[in-house]
Parts: sequence; C-alpha cells; structure tokens
Amino acid sequence: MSGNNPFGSGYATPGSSRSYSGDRRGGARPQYMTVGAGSTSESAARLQAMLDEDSGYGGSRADGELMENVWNPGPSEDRFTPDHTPIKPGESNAASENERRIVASHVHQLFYNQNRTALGRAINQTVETLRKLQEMNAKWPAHYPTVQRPPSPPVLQRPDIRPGLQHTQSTAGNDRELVRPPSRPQPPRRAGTSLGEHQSAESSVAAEAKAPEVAPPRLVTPQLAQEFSVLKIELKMQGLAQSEIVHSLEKQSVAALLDNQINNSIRHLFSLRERIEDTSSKVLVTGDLNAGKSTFCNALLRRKVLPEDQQPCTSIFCEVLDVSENAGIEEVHAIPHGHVYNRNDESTYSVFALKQLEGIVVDSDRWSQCKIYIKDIRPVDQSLLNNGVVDIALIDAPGLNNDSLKTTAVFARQEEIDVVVFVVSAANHFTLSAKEFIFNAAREKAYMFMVVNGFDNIRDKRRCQEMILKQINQLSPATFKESSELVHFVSSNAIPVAAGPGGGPGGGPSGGGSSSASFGSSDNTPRKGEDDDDEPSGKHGEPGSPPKKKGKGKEKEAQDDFNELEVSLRRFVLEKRARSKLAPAKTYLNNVLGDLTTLATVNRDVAQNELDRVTEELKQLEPVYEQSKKARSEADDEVAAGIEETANEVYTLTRDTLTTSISRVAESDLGVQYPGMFGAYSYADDVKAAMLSQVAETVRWCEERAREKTVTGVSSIKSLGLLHLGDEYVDLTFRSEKMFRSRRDALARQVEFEADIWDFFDFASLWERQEKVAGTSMAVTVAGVVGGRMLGGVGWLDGAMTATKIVGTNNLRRVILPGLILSVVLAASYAISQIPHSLPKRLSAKLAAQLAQLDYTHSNSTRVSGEVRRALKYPADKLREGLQKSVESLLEQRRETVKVRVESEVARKYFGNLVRESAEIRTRVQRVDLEGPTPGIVGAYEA
Ligand SMILES: Nc1nc2c(ncn2[C@@H]2O[C@H](COP(=O)(O)OP(=O)(O)OP(=O)(O)O)[C@@H](O)[C@H]2O)c(=O)[nH]1
Repeated sequence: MSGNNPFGSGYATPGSSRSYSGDRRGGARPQYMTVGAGSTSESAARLQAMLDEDSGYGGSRADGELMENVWNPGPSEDRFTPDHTPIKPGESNAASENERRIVASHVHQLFYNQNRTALGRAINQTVETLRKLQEMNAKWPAHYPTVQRPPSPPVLQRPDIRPGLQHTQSTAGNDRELVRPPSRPQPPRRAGTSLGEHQSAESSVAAEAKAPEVAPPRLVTPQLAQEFSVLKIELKMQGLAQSEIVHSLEKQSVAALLDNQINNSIRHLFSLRERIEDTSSKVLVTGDLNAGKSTFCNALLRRKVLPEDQQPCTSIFCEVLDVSENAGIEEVHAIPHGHVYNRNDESTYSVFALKQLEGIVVDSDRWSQCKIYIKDIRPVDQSLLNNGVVDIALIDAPGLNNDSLKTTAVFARQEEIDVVVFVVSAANHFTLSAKEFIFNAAREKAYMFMVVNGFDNIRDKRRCQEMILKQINQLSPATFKESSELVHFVSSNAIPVAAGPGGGPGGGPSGGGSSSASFGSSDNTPRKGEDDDDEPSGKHGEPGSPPKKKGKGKEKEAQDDFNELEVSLRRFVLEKRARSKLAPAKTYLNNVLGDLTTLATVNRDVAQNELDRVTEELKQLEPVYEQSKKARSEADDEVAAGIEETANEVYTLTRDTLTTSISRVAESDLGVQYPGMFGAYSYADDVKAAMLSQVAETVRWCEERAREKTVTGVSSIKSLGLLHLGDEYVDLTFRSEKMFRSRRDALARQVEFEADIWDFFDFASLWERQEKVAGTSMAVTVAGVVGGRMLGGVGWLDGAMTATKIVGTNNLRRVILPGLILSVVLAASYAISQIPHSLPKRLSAKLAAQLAQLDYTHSNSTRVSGEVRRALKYPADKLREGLQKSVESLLEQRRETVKVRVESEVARKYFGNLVRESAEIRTRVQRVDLEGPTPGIVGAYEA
C-alpha cells in the first residue's frame, strides 16, 4: 500500500517492486535500491557515481579522487541512508525479498564491525599517543599556540539557530558560531560528540596557511589561525581574552592545563570506545498523549506487554529489553527516583512480575522508569529485540505534555538513544507539545521515524496524509524528504498480538481478555479497527491506487503496511546505529588528531628553533668559556706574582732604610742640646730618646712607602678585575690609612739600656787624636799646645810627653808632679768637653747592638711587608673569587645550554614523529566510511 508523495517527490518503498530504480537488466550492472523515484537520493547518486568509476571489485579508487567534486557531508551528519543492498536480478517474490533483507542486514553488520574495529584501534592508538604526549609535556612543556583572531566579521544573525544545542563540552566559540555567515550547509551535530566538528572540514594546519597576513605575531609564541577543537584550554577570567590568559601564564602552568585537557580527551576517548563496543541500540518511542505508543510497541513485539488505555496511562519511561539480558527471566525492574539502575545491584530497583506492570507505569510518584525483560516470540529474522544482529531496546515514553516535554527532550538527547520514533495520532495530528519536541529534536536528530497511528479511524485518508506530511515538512524537512521510508501511516491495533505471559497487562494467560476496551483481541488475532469506509488507504495515499478491499483484505493491508514499517524501522535502526555509535568516535578522533598534528607541528618547529638557537649559543659560548678559564689562571698568577713582588720590595726597602737609619743615627742631628757636664746624664737620656724616636720615625716612613706601594698594588688588581670581569667586578674601597694601626711606642719599651760612665768618654777617639799630633817637641810647645789646646780638647798626651823631653829628667822631677796634675786636669777637661761627641756614638752603638739583638730590622721589615701582603690579599681573593664565579657561571650556562640542546633534539624528534603518527592515524580514521558498504565489495557480493 505505497503511494506517491502528494508533494511531488514520489517515494517508493523498499518492500515493493516499485522501489527499485532502473530496469531489471539481467546480468547488467548491479542495481541498487534507491529511495525516491522522482529525484535520486543524494547517497544513492553518490553510490552510483562511485560505481560508474569503479570496476566493481573494489580497491581501485584512490582516496578523495572521486569525492572531490561532491559535497560530502561530515560523518556525523545524522541522515538517512538508503538501502545499499543489491537485488539479485529476476528475484521479486517475497521469499527472495526476505532473504535479501537478511543478507542486507548481515552485509551491513559486516561493515559495521569492520568500521568499529578500525575506529577502536584508532582510539587505542590515539590514547597511547596522547599518553606519550603527556609524558613529553612533563619533561618538555609543550608550547601552546595563540590564536590569531581575525577582524570581527559582520554580524549576521542566524535565526534558525537557537543557542544551547551546539556544544555540550565546549562553550567557548559558540558565539563565533552564531555570527558566522552561512556558507555551506553545516552537518547536524550530536550532543557531546560534535565538539568543534565544524573545524574538521579543514585541518588547522591548512587553515594556518590561510591565516591573515596582517596581525603580526603578538608574542614569540607561535600563532594559529584557528582554535583547537578538542585540546582547547578553557580559561575564564574577567576582561581577558582566552589567549591572553593562556599567555600570561607560566609555561609550566600552560603545560599543566594542557595535561588536564589531554586527560579529559583520554577519558572521552574511553567513553567513545565503550560506546562503539556496545552492541545494543535504543529506540525511544515518544509522541502525544494517547497516540497509541504503547499499542505500537506491543505491535512491534507482537505481544501485549505494555498497558494500553483510552486515557493516558504511561507516566514513566518503560524500557523493553530482551530476556537474554536478564538471565532469561521475564520480569519488571522498577527503578525508584534517585537511583541509578544497575541490574547486578538489587538495591537500585524492585522486581515485579509482568502482570504488575499496569500498576507501575502509572505510578510516577514512586518510580522514575522501569526495565521490562521479555521474550521476543518472533523468529530471529523478524524480531526487533533479538534479531541476531543488534540488541535493540524499545523505550515507551510518557505522552508529551507540558510536564513531560522537557524530560522526554532530555531523554531523547542522550547519547545512547540511537533512534527516535515519533507516534502521532492520525486523527489529532501534531499538538503544540509534539511540534516543539520535533522542532528541537530535529537539530540533534535530523531524521525521525514517524508513525501516524490510528489510520484506521480516518475516513479521508488522503487528506489526512497530505496534512500530516505538510506538517512534517515544516517540522523536519529532512524526514519529509525521506518520507517514504520514514513516515508510515498505520493502525497498530490491526496487528495480532499474543497476550502477556501469566496474565500480562494485555490479557490473561489465555490471552483472551484485553484491558483495552477498544480491542477485542485474542492471541495472534488482529485487533479490529473501527473504520469501515472504502476510502483508499495506504502509505501515501496514491491517487491512482485501486480501492481497498473490505474485511479480511483490509486487515491484511493494514498488516502489510505495518510490516513495511517494520522493515524500514529495522533498517533505519541498524543504519542509525552505525552512525550514532561510530560517527561520534570518528568525528572526535578526527578532531583530536587534527589538534595533535597542529600542536605537534607547532612544537616541532619550536623545538627546531630552540635547537638552532642553543647550537649557535654553544658555538659562541665555547670560546668565551675557554677564554674565561685562561683569564682566571693568568690573572691568578699575575696577581700572586704582583703581591709577592710588592711585598718583597717593601721588605727590602724597610730593611735597608732601617739598617742605614740605625747605623747612622749618631751622625744625624738629634736636636738635643748638651747642657754641660752637670747635665750629662740627662743629656744621655735625651739622646737615647731622640735616637729611638728617629728609628721609630724611620719605621713610620717605611710604612708610608709600604702604603703607597699597596695602593698601587690594589689599583693594578682592580685593573685586572675590570679587564677580566668587566661589569661583574665588584669594586672594593681600599682605605690605606687603616694599615699599620699597631702602636709605635712599643719600641721604647723594648729597648732598655742606660748610659754608663764610659759612654761619656771616648778613649778610642782621644787616642786617635793623640796619633794625629805626634812630632811636636817643645815643652813650651807642650805648655803652649797644652794650654792652647786645653780648650780645643786634642793632643793632650802628646803635650805631656813633649814637655818631659824638653824639660829633662832632673828638671822633670821638679816639674813632673805639677805637670802631671796639669796634664790630668787638662785631659779630664778635654774628655769632658768631648762628651757631646762621644756620647751619641757610644749610645748609637749600644742601640744598634740592642736592636740587632731584638732582630728589630728584620722583624719590622717582615711586619710591614706582611701587612702589605695581607692588604693586597683581600682584593686579590675577591678577584679570584670573581674569576672563579665567572668560569663557573659560564660552565653552568654551558651545561644548561647543552641540556636544552639535548632536550630540544629529543623534542624535535618526538614532535616530528608525532606529526607523522597523528596524521597517519587520522588518515586511517578518515578512510572509515560510515556511509555504507564500499561499491567494490557490494559488487563482489553481487558477482
Ligand atoms: N482505532 C485505533 N485505536 C488505537 C490504535 N492504536 C491505539 N489505539 C487505542 O488508543 C488508545 C491509547 O493507546 P495507548 O497505546 O495506550 O496510547 P499511548 O500513546 O501509549 O498512551 P499514553 O502513553 O498513556 O499517553 C488505546 O485505547 C488503544 O486501544 C489504532 O491504530 N487504531
């Protein structure tokens, strides 16, 4: 009972012979069922185009060659794919049709498994790659590129997009999405998995090439033209753009944020893997209150499981699952509010018998939802729940009204809901709640399976179809386009159902009684509709279709329609499942691997730049380091030699000066007045003090010279420091006056000698004087000489002898005594007169002797030169320290640079490999074709 779409695009149903496009040329090219006889559907056209290019044996098409001119929607696009399964020429009877459908399912499953394995492997490889990146990021904090923000585009509002459903993981970027001028059609997105998929249309690297030439790099950090889609670091801070915050952070903090993002990504990949490994598929049956959802579910199950009632009764979500998932036991698990269902944990639910379901579904105060495990009585090739290919769970939702609308919308958006079946009453059409639900859901799931139920109640079936399809066109244009496959006008109550076991809600064990007043159903007996009119009825109400039969014929027709619906639904579920389970993984992998390639490319380049930089740095550092080492040892030697030389000079000078000074102290003018014979002793003291002070003065003079020498020494050390250390040399203030601060009166205390009587008379010099005047012979001369020289103080003994000779012995006896006395007097007076001459000499000799005994000259020379050495040692040590530090810092710098070089080398190699690896995995992911079997394989099957 198929008909042309009254809106012009007549669609053929796959179950009928009219559904095959093209003629049946035996042995000709394989023909494929297409949907839409008037205009070939997009996928079919694409498939046909591929076939035209392909030999039919697969593998001949190079990736991308053929697709270039075709607008290829993203893998995540939620769209309907027509049956790809070929028809064997000549076969048209029901048995072969049935067989064909089964084979189609299996072929589909085969490809599904292949794709699933490929994506699973890609997920594992990506996780491994991400983990390695984390390890690398810990050792070598990865650079996170800034995003060049192009000048704001003109704001073009897209009224068709309401905020809120674009992203679930990422919020940043939505605003940009909203104001983007519409260019090419955007594939619809699924919640949670479509993160940034709009960016997958072109790789970030490719986009980078297109980066605006203006806007020079703001930072040293590399810039990207486009945000990352998955590895995006999310930061929010008032008044700062995301990129600004990222780049105001320490490199380590950015690396930590990236690490966190990688962790999120790994987690998401695991959940995607879990999802693709999950073989079950969930079908949510929703619709208006009392539209016949429960009846429809029961019809699909061919068993009265769910309570049907004339008034709204289903108030909780009822999930019908195959009994095999509950160890073969038929029962109901009712889940109280606030519990997360876990079949293995009985505390999360209460167990009931199937017959108690009626009481459960109305008790929304107590239960949030229930799981119904039943045995599907239909054979494997017809069963929906247990069809041998995929485990399908049917979820009967509460009827839509203001209260349940939101809950059901949220439920429908769940990732595990693969297909939404919308049941609408043929009599009531779409209510406001229904319209709102479909409008919103259309953005998540562009295609919806529409069941127009209670068609038996409609008198003017054609008008009903027209009106409903018109409404669908407005609500979900995509569904409308594929309406022959997706919109079904049926009477669920026309399907014979078996009663629930143990007197289920639909009837007792005998199956005879129905709780629904409208159906007088018995086991496997069609439930009779109320419409007895002769109006042409059928799927799309073909105007030219023959009038319908009455009675049994009509029932048969209703059942055929329902069977047709089932075929479509099954195929839709299987195909949607492939798309809803695998597409998110493919999209996400594509995005994360794209990001990885971008990140790796940026970091490879950064590592290369760093490597070049440090290599150059090392080249320059090497000679500086060698020079510094040489300077250190040279300066060391020079300073040591300088100090030694200065100290020796000072020692020699001090020693010589002191020796000379001590030996000549008597000769110098000591400035002490001789007070006469009676003050001779005090004179001796004064002379001694003057001599000591002279010696001390000499020492002071030597110290002054030593100071000067030290100042010169310090300056030359300073010059050396400035020469070798430059600015790093720490200038020291040298205060020479602080040298030689020890008390100088110490000498007076050390030197202890007193003048004795003999020190006053210098007999040796008196004798000397006598030698000089020998030869004078006259006594007169003696007297004259003596008299004359008495005051002069010389030759007194000569005078006495001469007088003896002249006077003769006899006379001498007379003059001897007075002469002797005179001589003695004269001699004594002469000696006394000579005290100022003889005393200093005697004292100086004594002083010299005592100083020699004290080792005065040497010890002072040592002291002075020692102090000079000490004074020079400090700046010398500082210089040495500075030089050592400079060498060490250069050594450290070299060590650091070598370390960076090694790290950069490792990073460059690692990121270089990562660029290649991520691109390889991405290529493999992109090759996964979720659109259907490749033509070559289908061709092979056909052959
Ligand atoms: N004539 C006719 N009646 C139907 C058809 N399908 C369901 N009904 C009747 O419509 C009423 C409502 O059916 P239910 O299956 O309980 O409807 P529902 O949508 O599940 O209701 P709630 O979930 O409680 O909102 C029942 O009395 C059914 O017998 C149909 O195709 N034709």
